[in-house]
Amino acid sequence: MPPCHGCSAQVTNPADGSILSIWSADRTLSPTVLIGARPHPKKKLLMRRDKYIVAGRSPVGADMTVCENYPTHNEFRSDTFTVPTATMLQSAAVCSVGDSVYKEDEDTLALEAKVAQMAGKEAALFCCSGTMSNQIGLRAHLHQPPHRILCDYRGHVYAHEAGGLATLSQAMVTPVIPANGLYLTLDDILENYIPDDGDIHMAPTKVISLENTLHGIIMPLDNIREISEWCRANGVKLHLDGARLWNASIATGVSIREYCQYFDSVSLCLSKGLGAPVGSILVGERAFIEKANHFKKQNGGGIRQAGILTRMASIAIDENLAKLRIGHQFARDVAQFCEANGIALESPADTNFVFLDPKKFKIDPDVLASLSQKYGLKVMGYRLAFHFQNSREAVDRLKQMLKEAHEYAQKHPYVSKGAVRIYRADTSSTITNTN
Ligand SMILES: Cc1ncc(COP(=O)(O)O)c(C=O)c1O
Ligand SMILES: C[C@H](O)[C@H](N)C(=O)O
Repeated sequence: MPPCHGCSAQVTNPADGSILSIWSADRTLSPTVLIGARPHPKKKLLMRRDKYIVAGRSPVGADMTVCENYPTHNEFRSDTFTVPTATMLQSAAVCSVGDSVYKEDEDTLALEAKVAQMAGKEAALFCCSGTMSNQIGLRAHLHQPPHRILCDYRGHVYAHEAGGLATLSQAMVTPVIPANGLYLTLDDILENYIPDDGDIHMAPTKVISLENTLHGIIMPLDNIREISEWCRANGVKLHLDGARLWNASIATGVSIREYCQYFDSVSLCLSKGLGAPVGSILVGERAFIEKANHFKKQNGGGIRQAGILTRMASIAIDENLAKLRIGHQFARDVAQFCEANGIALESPADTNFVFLDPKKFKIDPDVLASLSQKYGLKVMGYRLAFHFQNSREAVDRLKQMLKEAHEYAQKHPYVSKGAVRIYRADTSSTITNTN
């Protein structure tokens, strides 16, 4: 265990409300709080229970909440790996416990009302994942096949939701490569849209699904507005996978409400950069949300005492929305470092991602994975994700690692032998939580 800095802090012990003065147990953290722990009569340190939840402020100033056995300061695989803060976990002791299938859970109803209001929509539905909120949302817009959904070829709804569009929606998909290499435009859509004109050879386009941000790229508001106006004039539904719309809003200053006004439905994730342990919210008109709730129940999403999760999610919005800037700053810093050192990027670092260009970086992903281990970092493929639980020290180590990887790649250029996958989930198992 690295030397302790001897920093201390005062926190409330959720077990009994007592004020604890505690010492750091890890050089990356100053205070630690053990949920459900009790002070040891003779030692300064708290009695360790079977489960650690460590919360505190790292020396670098970023708020961090780290499970002792699951550090996130060095976590760059995805913002889905963020862990709940102490205040979120403490809220579990005071949350509502109604059955949310019967709409009797106060914290769930409160979260849904809060996000519906933020989005300027009639209703909202708490879902246990972003995949569920996207898939039931898209299904609720559709009636009977033959029908088709148009989206970006990188879109999560198409590329990473286990083929849900084919099974739940029985939909054809038109995956479109944007001509500008960044985001879909109306021109891209017009070139690929299939009208419902009675031609029995075709499956007509009934829904267009956008994603903002996509690969961390922000879609400009005027581009969204132009697509929305066309959809409404042509009877096509418009859905937004807004898993990271929070990031776009924080980066641009455009409100969630202003973004959402252009869409018939929006899925907003709570479990990514915001740090909630579980959940997404689907927003839209009331009748649409009621239908989506039917598909939620059909697919096993009718969870009962959801208050434990929704209270945490509400705290995540209140406490962590502004902290998305920390991830954006880290990403910008690393992107600038890459550009200054000749490390090619695949796309602009508009928000919290840095996408290395696998074709130009020419680094063997297995070498990248082993270098990540050497530097005590959690990296998965060519995508680097940043969030408020990262530490400045780990980001600096990441830059050193990238510099070494680049020097290696220049001596030993790697050419991919197949489809390049930006996520290398297979390497995550080789990642150890060294420090
Ligand atoms: C853009 C995007 N949409 C949707 C999802 C799905 O969210 P979940 O992992 O909660 O199913 C993800 C991944 O987490 C995502 O990155
Ligand atoms: C791709 C994966 O499903 C997750 N959405 C992520 O961004 O890490």
